Order: sequence, then C-alpha cells, then structure tokens
Amino acid sequence: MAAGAEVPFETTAEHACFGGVQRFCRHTSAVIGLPMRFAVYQPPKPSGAALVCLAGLTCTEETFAIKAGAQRVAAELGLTLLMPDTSPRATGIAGEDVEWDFGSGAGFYLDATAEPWARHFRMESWLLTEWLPLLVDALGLDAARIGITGHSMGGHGALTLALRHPGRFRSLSAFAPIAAPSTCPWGEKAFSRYLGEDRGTWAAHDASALMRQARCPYPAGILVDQGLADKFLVEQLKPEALEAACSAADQPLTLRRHAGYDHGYFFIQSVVADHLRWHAERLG
Ligand SMILES: N[C@@H](CCC(=O)N[C@@H](CSC=O)C(=O)NCC(=O)O)C(=O)O
Repeated sequence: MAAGAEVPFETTAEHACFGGVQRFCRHTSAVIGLPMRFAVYQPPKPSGAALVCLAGLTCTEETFAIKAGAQRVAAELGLTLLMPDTSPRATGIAGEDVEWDFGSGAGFYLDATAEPWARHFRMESWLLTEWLPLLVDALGLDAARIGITGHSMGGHGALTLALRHPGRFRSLSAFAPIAAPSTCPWGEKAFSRYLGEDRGTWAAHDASALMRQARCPYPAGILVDQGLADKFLVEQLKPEALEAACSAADQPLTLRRHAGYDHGYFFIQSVVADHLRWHAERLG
C-alpha cells in the first residue's frame, strides 16, 4: 500500500513481520450490513499473488495470522495473505452467541437463505463480491493469481468456494477440512438453520457433493493435510468422502495423512510451509 494512499478500510493494528507488515483491519460491509474484520499480511516484496486463508469454528481474523506461523515463508515467496473473520458479529439475532459451532464464529462461508440469518450471514457474497475485490484493488493484487486454503470449517469454505466459482481461485488446498458437511453433525446443524431443512439445497455447499458433479476442476491438483490423532476426524471431517469424490471426478488430490497430529494449530504450523509453496508454484 502506498504511503498516504486512501484505502476503503481502517487498519486497527499493524506490526512489522519478516520485513513485511501484519495488519488487522475492518471495513463497513454493504453486503453484511455491519462492520467486518479481517487481517492482511503484506510481504516485503509482493509478487501480486495472494492466498485467502479461512479459519475454523470459534476463530476470528486473528487466529490464522497469529497461530499458523505462515508469515516467514509468505515473506520469502512474496505471497500476500488475506484472512477474513469467520462470521458477522453483533448482528442482534437471538442466539447468535449461544453455541460455539453455530452463529458467531461459525458462518460456514455461505449465504444463509433461512430466517433469521439471511440478512447478515452472507459470508460467500461478502468474500467474493466485496472483500476480495476491495483488497485486490487497494493492495494492487493480481486477481488472476489468487489461491484459497482453510482449516476445518475454513477448509470446507476453501473447497466449496473454489468449486462453486470456477476460475476464481487458481490454486486450492485445505487443512483438515469438513469434507462432507451434509452428513456430519457440524454441517447438519449449520445447513439446517442457515439453508433450511430441505436437504436438497445442501449439496451446493458440500465439497464432496460438488466434486462429484465436477470434471477435474483443478488439473494442477488439490492438497489436503489431515492429522490422524484429530478428535474430529471420523465424525466431522470425513476426508475419505472427498477422496472418493475426487477419484470419481478424475481430480488429482494429494491427501496426506499424518500420524500423531491433532486438529489444532501445532498441526497447521507443521505443514503450512508446504501449502504456501504449493500455492506459490501454481500462482506464479
Ligand atoms: N471448542 C471446541 C473446539 C473448537 C475448535 O477446535 N476449533 C478449531 C476449528 S474446528 C472446525 O472448524 C480451531 O481452529 N480452534 C482455534 C484454535 O486456536 O485451535 C471444543 O470444545 O472441542
């Protein structure tokens, strides 16, 4: 960002980091109808390529920025990191803060269609039609060189946004994603309330179902890492469903299973460099 340049968002904190700058920001979102927060890491020599990093349940825009340990390698690669909050906040909707796996911190990266969530819980439209264009413009990024990744609910977001918007993201990876949300408790709770009880509408937000309808959408491959000591693996994450769907879609998938690793950010720290290099190779 040029010194003194007008930007359509406010920086609330900034920190020098590996020769670049880690910012925490907010803007007033017309799509959400409320202020939205996000974090940006700008490397010392930006290549113009950027990676959207989506965090999971209970997380904020700070979580990936503070815990993933991604900045050192992002600085080396010239990769800008874009890290949004995981939901609207303080919407005034009754019950938004009651459950850790629904409502605040659990936006599921989709546009709710069911009331009372439909007005503000519009994460997909916010990310794609407002936030990303705003940052591409303000930071001078190359819109054709943007990748997406995410963890758990954020892995679901990365996979579904990439599959729902062909051509929007040039590279794709995920850490322990919720791979088949239509058939796991987290997804069933979120989809039944955000989208309604008609399960026919859910497949459009389910990575494995979307992949089964696709034909090799990422010829350069998709990278997924999964810890085998992850307490959510069997009931919530179901990587085998994505694996089967990729096989049916002739989609190259590098699914790495890691003995001993759990669901947390020590796991992400252990593999994050591989993801950044994966994206940088494909983003140029
Ligand atoms: N409170 C929960 C655990 C919540 C949790 O593990 N959240 C994960 C994402 S889970 C899927 O989206 C996370 O990333 N947490 C942040 C962190 O710093 O680890 C429980 O009681 O089990």
